[in-house]
Amino acid sequence: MKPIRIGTRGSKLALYQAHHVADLLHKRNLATEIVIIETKGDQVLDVAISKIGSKGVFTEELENQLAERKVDIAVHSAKDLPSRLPEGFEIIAFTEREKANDVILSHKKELPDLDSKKPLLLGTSSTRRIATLRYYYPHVRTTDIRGNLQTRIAKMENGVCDGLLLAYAGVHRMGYDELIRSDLPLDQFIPAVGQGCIGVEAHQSLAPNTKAAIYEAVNHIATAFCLQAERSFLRVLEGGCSIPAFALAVWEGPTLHIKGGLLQLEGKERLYDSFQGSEKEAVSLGIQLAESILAKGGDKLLKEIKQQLHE
Ligand SMILES: NCc1[nH]cc(CCC(=O)O)c1CC(=O)O
Repeated sequence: MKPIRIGTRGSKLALYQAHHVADLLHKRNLATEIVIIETKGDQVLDVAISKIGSKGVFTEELENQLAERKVDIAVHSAKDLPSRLPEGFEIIAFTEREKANDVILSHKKELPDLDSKKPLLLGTSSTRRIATLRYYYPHVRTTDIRGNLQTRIAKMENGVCDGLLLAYAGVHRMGYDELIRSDLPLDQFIPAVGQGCIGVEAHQSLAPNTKAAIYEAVNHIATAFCLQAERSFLRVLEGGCSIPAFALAVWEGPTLHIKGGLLQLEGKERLYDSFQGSEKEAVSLGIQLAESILAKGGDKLLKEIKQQLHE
């Protein structure tokens, strides 16, 4: 077989993820070649993602290359993959999920606890994280911060904020564990759908035997059950990655648990529910969760959020 051409963005995190998938392929004696592709999300660094229109900013250009057969697969943070892929594309594998929680990062040794009520300014541009903070810790102020992890850390060190709110997975993959000041609890800061997991996307034109070989080498079945449930939740809400929706599924064979919900942008309201069933019901569990959230008032809330974000 010819080397599998892996399309990826050029950021350090994206390259780490592409190499991670390449390593899994190498373990099965599959050769790879990494192809760097620039996306709209990489070019527009000074505007909040929620304002450039979230859908596919990081994925569109990679998909063009997949469709033109310039690359065989594209590797993404599963979190950045829209819940509905364009016609002809599919996710053929999910890697084993890293710890899914959010963390607070700071260059300062002593940082006030979120519970302490002491003034604190955190950098984040995630609507979910901002709304979660407003809901549980309204005294904490936030400032919009963009760019890759290295850029954000430099901004923080220059005094833009006291700390950064980020996904553990990205921080760990980039080797910044020593800056972690706290692990945020998974019951309050329920992560974004897919957080901590890497997805492998392909176009339908990829040869079935290549696809099967990649699936065998890369797919982590327990994570894939969880992602099916979470992504079906998000599909019903029809939210891009800028919607403050959250969901986390955990598979404790034979039971699949999913919890999740939706926040009002200013944290005035938090809708939440949880369901469990077998992994065969993964998709329907996600749908049940979404329908419950919509019925609890999420329907109206979602319209309001989409209007405010111009989604
Ligand atoms: N939205 C950007 C993004 N996409 C994936 C990660 C980190 C890795 C992951 O969550 O899988 C991040 C940064 C962050 O949210 O802190």
